[in-house]
Amino acid sequence: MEFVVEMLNIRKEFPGVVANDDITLQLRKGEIHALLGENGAGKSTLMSILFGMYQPDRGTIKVHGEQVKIANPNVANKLGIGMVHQHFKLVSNFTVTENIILGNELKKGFVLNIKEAARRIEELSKRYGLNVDPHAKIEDISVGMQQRVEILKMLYRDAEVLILDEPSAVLTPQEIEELGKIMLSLVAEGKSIILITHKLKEIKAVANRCTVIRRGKTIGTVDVATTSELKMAEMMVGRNVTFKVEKEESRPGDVILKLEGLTVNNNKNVPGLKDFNLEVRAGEIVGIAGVEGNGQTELVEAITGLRKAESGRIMLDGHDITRESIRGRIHKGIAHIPEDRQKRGLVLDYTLEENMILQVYNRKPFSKRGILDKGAIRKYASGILESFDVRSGKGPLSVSRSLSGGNQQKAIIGREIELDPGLLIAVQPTRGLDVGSIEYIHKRLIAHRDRGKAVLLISLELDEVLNVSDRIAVLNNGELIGVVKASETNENDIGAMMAGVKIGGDQ
Ligand SMILES: Nc1ncnc2c1ncn2[C@@H]1O[C@H](COP(=O)(O)OP(=O)(O)OP(=O)(O)O)[C@@H](O)[C@H]1O
Repeated sequence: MEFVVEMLNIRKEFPGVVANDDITLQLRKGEIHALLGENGAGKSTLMSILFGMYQPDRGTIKVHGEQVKIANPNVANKLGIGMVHQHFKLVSNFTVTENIILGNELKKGFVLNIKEAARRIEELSKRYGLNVDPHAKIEDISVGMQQRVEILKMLYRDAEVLILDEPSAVLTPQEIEELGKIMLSLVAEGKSIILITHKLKEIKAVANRCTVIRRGKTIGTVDVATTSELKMAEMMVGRNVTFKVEKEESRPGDVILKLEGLTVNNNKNVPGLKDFNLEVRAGEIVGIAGVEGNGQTELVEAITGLRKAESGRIMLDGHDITRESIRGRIHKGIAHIPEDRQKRGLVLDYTLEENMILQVYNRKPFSKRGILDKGAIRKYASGILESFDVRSGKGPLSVSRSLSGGNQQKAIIGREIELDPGLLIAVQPTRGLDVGSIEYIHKRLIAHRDRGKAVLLISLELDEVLNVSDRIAVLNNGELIGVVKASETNENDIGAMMAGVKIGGDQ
């Protein structure tokens, strides 16, 4: 069997944590090889080693059977290895072509010929079914398209081995399906792919083999066709998992959040949310279903105060908060798990404990007469990190940037739930989380509801909206299409409503 890349017995230690402990991964030519593991298991570290961003402490890397030293990403590129990161590295006011040739101009003998580059990009785009316009500006194209630009960047540099780090985390369900087709066309042309993903369905749909790692160690490599999703999940977590969400019928109480005729402009200064009405009661979870970009951002930002309402009213506990400041709303009991954890969720250069008290540092017991009580802060932060199983090298003292993406997300969720808010707004709360953590977060959202609090859940994962919510409000083109009980609907009906078809009445 021909291996294009072999990573043998790789070890990598960071202060306080062994991220990779004797990991072996062998990539066959022309296969899609999934890399599965819990949050913080060591996947990104392993791939960063393959891409030359970190040096392993021990172990061997072979490319086409020959031992190599990948000192930096340029060496990786030369060896035919390319990587698409979770956070894209594109210049937003440059065109697709300019972004793709960026970096290449430093090479010896490079002659700038944009026309020729654009022609080649177009050709590659056609060949692999990417459908990218080489002249479009990055800021004008969707996230899905931007990801394809990243893929094109690798192809333009003749990469043979493509590493995709959680590529579907930022995509809509339709874009995920298209990405699957693109991956299949890439391997059909002889490329080999390492795919990091938490989505078992996706592994089943496209991957040939799957290597599972847990807490830095290889658990095994399996053939995907003959291994069930449940089996892979259990290998990863090391215990039985259920995909079902257990919950009792909700017992809604008083109205906590009431939106009346809310109209909110989008970034282009036209209404992104139009004349929107909704109630969320104590003791219930209301899910918002909709294709991305149909008013969800405007809705959340208006409630949290990040964006102003053009007209209409936002009522919290019977009080009008439409003009209230962001901080005022937090004090009145609104907590927010934001969509973009790196931009709005955490101050990445702060430690975890500093991040855990962002909203409460000036209250007792954390601050007395203007002086911070370090002991009280540490105790509070440690409690959250333990309860939400946030794994990091130095616990509360870890710099937030050093945490794996999934663990950053768990820390934010823990911080917001710990505030015990009357209204919890959870936007894509489980994006990037492994199945064990998803199970846990769902339980915590339901427990919050069961304590008589209101939860507004915004998610692009239809399964999540259907399983966790009590009622579902469907958005299409900024308008409320309808509100249905989760127990009385199904994926097809919600899908039709998301496309703008009105089914069922207002509940
Ligand atoms: N630069 C770093 N400094 C210190 N610790 C780090 C660094 N990078 C990663 N770690 C730690 O190494 C471990 C593995 O992290 P890694 O990002 O590889 O996990 P992952 O499997 O990719 O997780 P996720 O699914 O959440 O993205 C984590 O405990 C993380 O906190």
